[in-house]
Amino acid sequence: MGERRFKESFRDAWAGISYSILTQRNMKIHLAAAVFVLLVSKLLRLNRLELALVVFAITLVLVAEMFNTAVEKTVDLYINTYHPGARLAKHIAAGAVLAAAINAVIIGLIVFIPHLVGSGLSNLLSVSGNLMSVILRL
Ligand SMILES: Nc1ncnc2c1ncn2[C@@H]1O[C@H](COP(=O)(O)OP(=O)(O)OP(=O)(O)O)[C@@H](O)[C@H]1O
Repeated sequence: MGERRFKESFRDAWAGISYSILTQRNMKIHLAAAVFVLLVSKLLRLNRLELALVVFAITLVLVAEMFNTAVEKTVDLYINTYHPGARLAKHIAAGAVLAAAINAVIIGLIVFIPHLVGSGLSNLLSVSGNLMSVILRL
């Protein structure tokens, strides 16, 4: 019984993630950006701590976007006419996504700038070249 409930919970949670990815345009954009950032992270050979920070920042954005979708769905369930409270709830949820995205940009700058400056412009160009060939091979 306990195991069945765990499996059902997992399946439901996975359904929520799939729904968000399949129906939310912003979620698709975040995921595409995440794949790009992870490819760059691999090419720049980030250390484990740097990679952990990048993965954490990416996850935070995706989680915020899913909560934003959940808030939108919940609000729409209860009200389909204009209400300042509904507007505010959606704006705060969208604000959470923005805050997570700003956090991701700050972490990105802290982690990537030393690698890019340290390795120089020529390396940056070679990273871009490598990235293009990885993308073309996909
Ligand atoms: N019931 C409502 N009352 C007042 N304003 C609303 C209401 N529903 C939506 N809005 C306004 O319209 C905006 C867009 O709401 P909507 O539910 O369409 O989100 P969305 O466009 O899907 O947002 P996102 O781009 O984050 O997915 C809200 O941010 C809010 O300003």
